[in-house]
Amino acid sequence: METRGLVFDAGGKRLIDGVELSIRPGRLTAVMGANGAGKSLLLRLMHGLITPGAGAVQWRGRPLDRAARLKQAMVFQRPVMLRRSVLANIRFALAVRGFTGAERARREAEALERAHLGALARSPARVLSGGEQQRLAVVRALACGPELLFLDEPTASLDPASTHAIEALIREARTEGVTVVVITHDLGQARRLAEDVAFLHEGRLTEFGPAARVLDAPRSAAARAWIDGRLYLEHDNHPTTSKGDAP
Ligand SMILES: Nc1ncnc2c1ncn2[C@@H]1O[C@H](COP(=O)(O)OP(=O)(O)OP(=O)(O)O)[C@@H](O)[C@H]1O
Repeated sequence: METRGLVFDAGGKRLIDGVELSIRPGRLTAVMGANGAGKSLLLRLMHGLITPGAGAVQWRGRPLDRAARLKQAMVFQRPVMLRRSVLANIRFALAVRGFTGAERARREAEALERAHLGALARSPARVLSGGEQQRLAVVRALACGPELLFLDEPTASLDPASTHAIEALIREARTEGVTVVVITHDLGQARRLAEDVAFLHEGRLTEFGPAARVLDAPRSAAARAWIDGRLYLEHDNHPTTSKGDAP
């Protein structure tokens, strides 16, 4: 996935400013940056949900047409569920991509098993918990066999166990050769999952490279400041009592 000189303006502001990014096939890339940096917009541009004012998106050296988009999938922070059963949600996604008969049934069964949702297959998707809905959203996306999977803060509102389950599904996808691009604010998650990290600041790509290098030795001042702030926050959430601290 390549973006060349990507620009997106809205409300009289330049929100994405000349982003040049090469997502390497088969890799897992985390997109990071402060609130409002433009991460969601960039993902939407890369998936063709919105049209850039200038620049282009290419996948495997070709423009992003409908056929290319059908080989991609996107999962949003708040899963989009049809008002139908768990199984019907998976079935619909498969039908849109032309899967029928025994092949569709095989993929449905596999998706339900992967998400540990077999017992809830006939339940309305909208009554599932947040964690269950997100598992469903991820396996529904994977059932279609995408080459490229976009995830926009997939674990932002989930507890540790649900986060772990989603990360396991993402890792599985990665092992199967799916190229993954995930927005996350969670440094721990980026360290656990990402091979590459792209850092956005005010609509500009200020940093892109191997995760360990970007997270441990960021070159841009913006990434350094953000990561330092995050570390401080993480430390704050797990305070250690030092000698002499009065209760
Ligand atoms: N259609 C639009 N019109 C005007 N402004 C927009 C539009 N879409 C997004 N924005 C603005 O663009 C900026 C980037 O938004 P975006 O959602 O991409 O940020 P983000 O990095 O994903 O933030 P967060 O971490 O909070 O989700 C924000 O300031 C947002 O208010």
